[in-house]
Amino acid sequence: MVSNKLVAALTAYSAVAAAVPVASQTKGFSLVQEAIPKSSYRAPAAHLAKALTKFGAPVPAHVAAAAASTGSVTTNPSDGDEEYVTKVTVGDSTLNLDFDTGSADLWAFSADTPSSERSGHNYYKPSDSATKVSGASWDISYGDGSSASGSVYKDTVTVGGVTFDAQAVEAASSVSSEFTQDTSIDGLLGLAFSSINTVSPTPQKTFFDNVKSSLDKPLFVAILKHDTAGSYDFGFTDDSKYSGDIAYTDVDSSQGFWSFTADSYSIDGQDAGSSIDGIADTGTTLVLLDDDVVEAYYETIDSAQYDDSQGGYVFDCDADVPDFAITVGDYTATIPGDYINFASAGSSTCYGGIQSNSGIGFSIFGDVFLKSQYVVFDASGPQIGFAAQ
Ligand SMILES: CNCc1ccc(Oc2cccnc2)o1
Repeated sequence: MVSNKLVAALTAYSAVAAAVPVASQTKGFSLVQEAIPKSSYRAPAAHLAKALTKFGAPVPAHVAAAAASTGSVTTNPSDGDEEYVTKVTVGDSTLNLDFDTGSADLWAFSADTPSSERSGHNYYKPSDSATKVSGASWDISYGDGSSASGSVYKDTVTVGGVTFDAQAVEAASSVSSEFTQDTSIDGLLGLAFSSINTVSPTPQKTFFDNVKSSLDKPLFVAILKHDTAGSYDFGFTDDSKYSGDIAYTDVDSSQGFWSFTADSYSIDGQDAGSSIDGIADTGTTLVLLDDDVVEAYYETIDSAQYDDSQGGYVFDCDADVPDFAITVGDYTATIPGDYINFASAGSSTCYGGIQSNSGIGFSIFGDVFLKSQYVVFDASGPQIGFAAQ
């Protein structure tokens, strides 16, 4: 049943985005119009769908489809929060991809991957409407030494209900042993800036770059969790998924990363008084910091030591592991000590979730940090926002 209020609302939504002043005794009036910035533009049907929903009327499927400019997809941690696995439809295949804000290639195991290297994996099969990108190739290496390479197709990709029908899909012809052995994932979906896409001779756009102008807002949110399902949300922020306010800070995308400056950091609540430049990287498991910060952190744990055989700092599993926090503006983003007691390293020894960045010149805020926060990756700016989950 359509109520009078609904009619009024529909009328209001159909008006141009400017108030029409009430006619007065004067001989005329002028109308000050303000262009709607493209980034805040919403599909007209979105306003209709919102009005119908607001007044309890059903939203016809064709209106809902035209209005759909947001999406949400579940992401699940692999054992021990090693990586986060998200289902994506790529061509005719449903693949488990690792969404990676630290790289910009969407690639997958494919029919071109030698069967000996792809056992235990789902793989990409180009759809009937797929086209091969003539003369294009890709070759990528990651911080953990893993790598992959191959050829390129354009195909339809759907993430959480958001579809792009000409997405560059990088089909692997070769993958390193780390990927062959990691049967939790069938490839990666890059969410860094397209400037670091590895396709040659013509770099390709990421999925987010391709869809961002059609989203209600040009942003996506990573809601990663410890040992339970989280989500990647596209085009909207959801205040039921975080507490307090979102603290935003500028992103320097000049190196292709979501790079930001944390104003300060604290160990066990003791402010160290210096800033940290780092990247938000959902594809990296741990938090990788400058050596002086790492040493200061593990000095607070009596049993902590650097173990060459483990390639990092370890400590007694029953140790009291302190929190590590960074500040962004007046917001303090805290990694609980429990998250830094990351994994067993044999007998009663455990491996730290904070390790050295090996002197690469910037820090990497990987999943150990990100899973403690609600993180908004906003292309307008660009900027990054943090809130407590
Ligand atoms: C676990 N190694 C295979 C693997 C899974 C995801 C990735 O990719 C990475 C690795 C490190 C940093 N960023 C992305 O490699």
